[in-house]
Amino acid sequence: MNSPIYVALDTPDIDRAKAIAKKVQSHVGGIKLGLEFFMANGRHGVHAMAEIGLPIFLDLKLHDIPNTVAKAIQALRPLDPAILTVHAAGGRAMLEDAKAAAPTGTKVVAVTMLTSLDDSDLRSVGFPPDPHEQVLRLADLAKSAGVDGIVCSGAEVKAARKAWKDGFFVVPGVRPKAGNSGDQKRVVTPRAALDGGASVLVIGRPITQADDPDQAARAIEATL
Ligand SMILES: O=c1ccn([C@@H]2O[C@H](COP(=O)(O)O)[C@@H](O)[C@H]2O)c(=O)[nH]1
Repeated sequence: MNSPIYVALDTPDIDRAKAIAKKVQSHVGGIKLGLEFFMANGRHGVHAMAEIGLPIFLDLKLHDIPNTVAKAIQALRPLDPAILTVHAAGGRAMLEDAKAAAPTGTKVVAVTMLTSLDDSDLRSVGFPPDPHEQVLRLADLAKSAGVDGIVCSGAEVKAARKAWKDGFFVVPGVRPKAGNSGDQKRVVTPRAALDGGASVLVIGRPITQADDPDQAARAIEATL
């Protein structure tokens, strides 16, 4: 069975990204490239990473008016990513148009509430301070708009999966050990995220900043 781990290669340095990907490739199911990598290396960089042979998750978290997001996704079509993110808060029309613009094989997943936010952050931007409620509301919108799934934390994935049995659930904010969460606020272990119903676990720094990324990825995989 393929590993559910997508390693987040958050670096502008393409040689470093390639070196880590090659080290961990037998313990991960795919590579996640986000804004830092894409801003530095663009489409050429994505093509270069795809040569390693693992599925590519393009985590660009698109959030704009429907026409702009649809045109941006059309421009990304030649990259044919396995997974692509947009923000659920962009609204129903944006989600519908994003899905329609994506290649057939690309899973379009909607970010609900960033794992770096907690209830006080929600309150500060004017939302009711309940991450659970916020995630489930946006999951419902994403489902009805026809995208493939959502990004949420491991704290919400069980309830979201219950309401959307065949949804595709991406869970970042995953930490194998307590105490090193960095900027992540809604954190669970890889095992707990999978038990809750995650389809994919996004893991970055616990692997990429380890002295031995291969050993770190292997150790996480052994807990799954
Ligand atoms: O809610 C979200 C959505 C995306 N991310 C991304 O996942 C990785 C997590 O990296 P770590 O180093 O394991 O914290 C990163 O690329 C984020 O942009 C997220 O963390 N939360």
